[in-house]
Amino acid sequence: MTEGPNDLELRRRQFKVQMSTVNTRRQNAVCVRRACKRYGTKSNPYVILDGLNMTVPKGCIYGLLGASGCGKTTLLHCIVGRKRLNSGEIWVLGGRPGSKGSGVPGPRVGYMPQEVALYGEFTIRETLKYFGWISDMTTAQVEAKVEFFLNLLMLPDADRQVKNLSGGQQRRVSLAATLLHEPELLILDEPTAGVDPLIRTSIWNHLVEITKHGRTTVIITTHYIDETRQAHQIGLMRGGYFLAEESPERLISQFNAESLEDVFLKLSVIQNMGKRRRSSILQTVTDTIQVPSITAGAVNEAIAVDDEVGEISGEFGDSVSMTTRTGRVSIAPEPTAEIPPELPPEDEPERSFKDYLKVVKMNHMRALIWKNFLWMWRNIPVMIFIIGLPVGQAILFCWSIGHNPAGIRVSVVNNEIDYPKDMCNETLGCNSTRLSCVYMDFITKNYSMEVEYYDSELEARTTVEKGQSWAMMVVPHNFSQSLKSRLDNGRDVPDWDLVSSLISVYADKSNENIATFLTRDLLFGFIHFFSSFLTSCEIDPRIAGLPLRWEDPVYGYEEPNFTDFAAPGVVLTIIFFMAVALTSGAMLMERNEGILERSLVNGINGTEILFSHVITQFVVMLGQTIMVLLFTFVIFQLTQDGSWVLVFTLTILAGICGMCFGFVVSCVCDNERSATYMALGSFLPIVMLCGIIWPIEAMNDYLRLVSYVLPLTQATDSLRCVIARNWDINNPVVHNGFISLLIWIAVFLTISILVLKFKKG
Ligand SMILES: Nc1ncnc2c1ncn2[C@@H]1O[C@H](COP(=O)(O)OP(=O)(O)OP(=O)(O)O)[C@@H](O)[C@H]1O
Repeated sequence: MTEGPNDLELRRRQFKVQMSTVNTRRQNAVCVRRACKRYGTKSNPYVILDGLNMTVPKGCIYGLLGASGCGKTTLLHCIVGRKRLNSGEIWVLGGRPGSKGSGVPGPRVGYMPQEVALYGEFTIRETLKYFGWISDMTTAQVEAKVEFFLNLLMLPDADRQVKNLSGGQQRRVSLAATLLHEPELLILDEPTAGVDPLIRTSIWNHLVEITKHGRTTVIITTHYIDETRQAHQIGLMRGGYFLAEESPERLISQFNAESLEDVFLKLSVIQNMGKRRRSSILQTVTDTIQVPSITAGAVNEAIAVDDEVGEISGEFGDSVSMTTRTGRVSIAPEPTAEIPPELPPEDEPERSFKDYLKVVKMNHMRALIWKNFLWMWRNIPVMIFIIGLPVGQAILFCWSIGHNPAGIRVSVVNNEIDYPKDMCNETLGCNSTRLSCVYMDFITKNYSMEVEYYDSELEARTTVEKGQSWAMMVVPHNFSQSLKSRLDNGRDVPDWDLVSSLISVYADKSNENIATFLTRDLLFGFIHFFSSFLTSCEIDPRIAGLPLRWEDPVYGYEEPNFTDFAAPGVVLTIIFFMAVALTSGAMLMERNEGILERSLVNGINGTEILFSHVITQFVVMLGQTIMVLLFTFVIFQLTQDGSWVLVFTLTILAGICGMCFGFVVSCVCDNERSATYMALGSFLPIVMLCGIIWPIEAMNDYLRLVSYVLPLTQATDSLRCVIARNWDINNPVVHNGFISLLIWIAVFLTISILVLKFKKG
């Protein structure tokens, strides 16, 4: 069924429209026009605010009512500038939230979020001090008010820690923190939830008192509808807009209701009258329950009616529309009057160059840094763990990585002896007849191998096959004699002696590292054994030596070890990732507990938060770096032949780089779980690709190009060159490490700031 133009005309006359002028928007404390907000995706939107209009005059208490989940908190978030509308306008205290010079966010607004959003480790006094400081109060001003709020909100001793208070007490501390600096606009999201009736009354009395002179405006949400009788105006929200926006007394009288709950119920019933004919709705509205919008303008356009054919929706503000199956039809009086005149640009105060430099305010920085250090002080076990953890990791590294394996078992079948009747005991001498026993003795004593004798090859091989031994060695019958024949006969040595002087080795090479050590030790073991044998025969051992002489190394030591190779990368990785974890953890904790949001509404900006974390975590990182370097290079004495200043500076820079990456993680991720995935997900690629455990020279060519630009590649190389070669900062390899870290710090900071700026929500 469609509606004729006469019906529309009639409705236009019946509905009174509040025109929004520039003045109304600027003069009211809060003015919301045609606000639309949806969550979800474009294809599957979840509409929360659906063209909502709201007018909060200055100096009033405005009760924002509505069922749970109707969008009250979302609306408040948009008002304080923490969420953006998809369309529509919001004016708060004469400006748009977030615009320069609007004062919102800032100390002109006091916001009490729904969650407690306080630091549990702080006392009530410290909590008030922090929120007072960030709202430009002095310590004396805060102190002067502490007692007042303790009495007003019936709070216990000011030196009690917040975490030891009951849920209701914590909410009251949160309220005190909001009221403390006497902002012009108070936005309180369920301040009376879980609070007993006596204190509720006290809170309401205080709100009435502070609004009496018209300087303070309060927007309050509550689930106790009837407590808003003391409000000057209430907005009943449902389905994304207001069903009514009026003073409680008028609503009660005009709906002839017992209570505000009754009014809400009746309005909801009207909104839900889907089965009723629209022609009878106006009748109902005007006759049965005498809705005053038509008679006295109380409910105004706050009517929304569904029927089989369509829906009429009306609300406060500029437009009233009716949606039929054929579309949404405007029933506002004048089509031109629906569109508010374009607003002139906001009166922006002139900003000097100096103002642009003032990205941080000193009182904010003082409060934030004090708060961060206080948190650390109150969490000493956590801090010990945070500093102790990297030290533990460094110790584990020094103990476990890079050392020569000991006790590599080798099964030997020695045909020079009649095992087991005859044991392999022989002393080194030119006339030894069982030189193989001397050799075995040599590798056991000097190379920490464990030699086990067997009388059959089958038995010995089985031990290798079963993984009980890493190799089987078979010594021929007359090994010693043939070996001597090689010496004595030189180029005329018979073929037989060449074959009989060979020890066969059947190794398990499934483990590359063990196989390499086995090969190296058997080889060097033999060279050393044989030169000792030659010496005992008074023959110059150089005759049988390799024609290579290893002079003093230019850099490094005669026997380099893997620990020295890996240490620079491991130290940087430990410091880098500890900083990532610490920073992202701290930022996410603040954000998810609502504290960050609260501070931001109070006027703290992202740069200040970033800087305050940089400063406090720098101190932690300093402790971590000193301890890790101390344990690695002083206590465990890994090679450190370079400048301590360079080593320290580079490690600290890696930590700052990790901190900035932590900022990116906390900006990009919404919760700890995704942050953990992101941090862990980046850990292994960095360890694998930055040349920490294997030289990048061995890498795939394309991958090597990627590796070069990663944050720790150049830094690791640089640190390695400082530590092992004592190169100074003038060397390109060394300063490239510093430059690369500085570039990454800038990149991560820029990403953080851009994500903070453009992330929707
Ligand atoms: N970030 C978000 N993403 C998706 N949906 C959200 C998000 N935030 C809120 N919502 C949804 O929007 C709806 C309105 O939430 P909101 O918190 O504004 O309601 P509310 O009226 O304040 O409820 P309550 O009185 O219970 O606090 C809820 O259904 C909620 O699940």
